[in-house]
Amino acid sequence: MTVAHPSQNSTSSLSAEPSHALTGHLRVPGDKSISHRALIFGALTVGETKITGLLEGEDVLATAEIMRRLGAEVTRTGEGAWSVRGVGVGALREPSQPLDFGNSGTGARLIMGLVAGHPITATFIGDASLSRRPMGRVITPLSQMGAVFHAPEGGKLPLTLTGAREALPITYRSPVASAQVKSAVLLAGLNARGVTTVIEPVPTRDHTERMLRAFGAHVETETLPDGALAIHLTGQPELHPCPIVVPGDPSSAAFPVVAALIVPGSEIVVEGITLNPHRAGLYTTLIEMGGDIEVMNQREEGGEPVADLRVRASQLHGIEVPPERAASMIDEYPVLAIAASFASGQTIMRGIHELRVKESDRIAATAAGLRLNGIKVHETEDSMTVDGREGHVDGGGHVVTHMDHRIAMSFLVMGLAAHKPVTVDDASMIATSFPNFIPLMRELGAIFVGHSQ
Ligand SMILES: O=C(O)C1=C[C@@H](OP(=O)(O)O)[C@@H](O)[C@H](O)C1
Ligand SMILES: C=C(OP(=O)(O)O)C(=O)O
Repeated sequence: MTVAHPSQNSTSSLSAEPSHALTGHLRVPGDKSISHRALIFGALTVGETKITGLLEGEDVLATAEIMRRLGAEVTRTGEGAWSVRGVGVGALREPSQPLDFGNSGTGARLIMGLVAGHPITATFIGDASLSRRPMGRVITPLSQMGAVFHAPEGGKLPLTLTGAREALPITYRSPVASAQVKSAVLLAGLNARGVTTVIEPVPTRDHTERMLRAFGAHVETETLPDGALAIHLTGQPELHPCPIVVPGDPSSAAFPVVAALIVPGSEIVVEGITLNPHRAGLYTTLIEMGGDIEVMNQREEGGEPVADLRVRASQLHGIEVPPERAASMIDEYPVLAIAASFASGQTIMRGIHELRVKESDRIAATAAGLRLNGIKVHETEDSMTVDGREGHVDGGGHVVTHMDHRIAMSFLVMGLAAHKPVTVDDASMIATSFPNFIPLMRELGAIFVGHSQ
């Protein structure tokens, strides 16, 4: 069964046209990963958590609504300003209706962990894209902790989950490098008596660990002899409200940054993005490719390293991106492929098989879009090689986005610097993560032409 979702009904195609130099200062919306977690962890405290800079995109708004249905009081008090009055660990309410996660893998998997640690039953639904994504990766460890899943479509949504009456603390070595899996197990472990341990083969984004500590939980990390990272969480903590300042999202900033690198004459400043080392891989890569990116005003805000970036148009050159960097830039490969198309020489991206199970199969969707715009690309199960055209990309393609916001934004960025406009079939999904992408880019000088359907 696939559940219809409102955003599926209002697709709109959009073209990006060759644009003059992009200039100006901008702030991108709050980080999506931190925004989801602020709402979820706030709901597990007794008292009021105040959040500023929350991303008001569809994915995070779905999480806000779901936390309300699970018993928290979640209120918007101003632009990006939210208040969460929680119920405390162990006291979530059973929802009366299915929980609709829309397009959001993060929301669905983290809240599965949360529900798995509570003696309540909830049904999880999502849009057509989310209903195709694998949930087995969280079902396996959460079942070991005592949760019971009814997933008629073999580990996909829609599914119904009954949480454990007394969750068991486990030690789980995750077979995939996934912050969502790690976070789901730790969230279930919050209501288990004893220490829950997740062992990651490769370190992934650590917002859950950082934020749980800030809320008062005891979380320790340890590097094991084989180089894997073990995260130990002591269950049943009393979490205290904690003010959260959400920094700018480096995954969203990636789009104006790549646009400024490839549109000749551009110079922009992106302010206040987190450069958490587990998120900054794209920026390291673009600098290695010869991108003129100046990291300015490095500081710490809300427990995260934050900086401003000055970006000037640059002639990039292709490089080989090492597989061990993949986790730190996992959502940025589609837009890296756009940068690579304008570079000289080949860019080789390895160790990226996880891209095949995102909102779309991002290797296939990116490769198809590149070919439609005159770029030679070679894909394997877990790699992609792009032949750069040294600033001369044909464009003119009509790209299928497969309900994937990052594919839509990546190809719109391509169109700003290609010889002919690039059209995406559906720009509506951009609202899931970067609702003001179009107006912000227009302020810098980007030209977009809409075609409503
Ligand atoms: O934990 C998170 O907030 C996220 C983890 C990543 O997913 P995986 O854990 O599946 O790699 C990433 O792709 C997603 O956009 C956000
Ligand atoms: C993969 C992404 O998100 P999610 O897994 O939350 O749907 C993304 O935003 O690129």
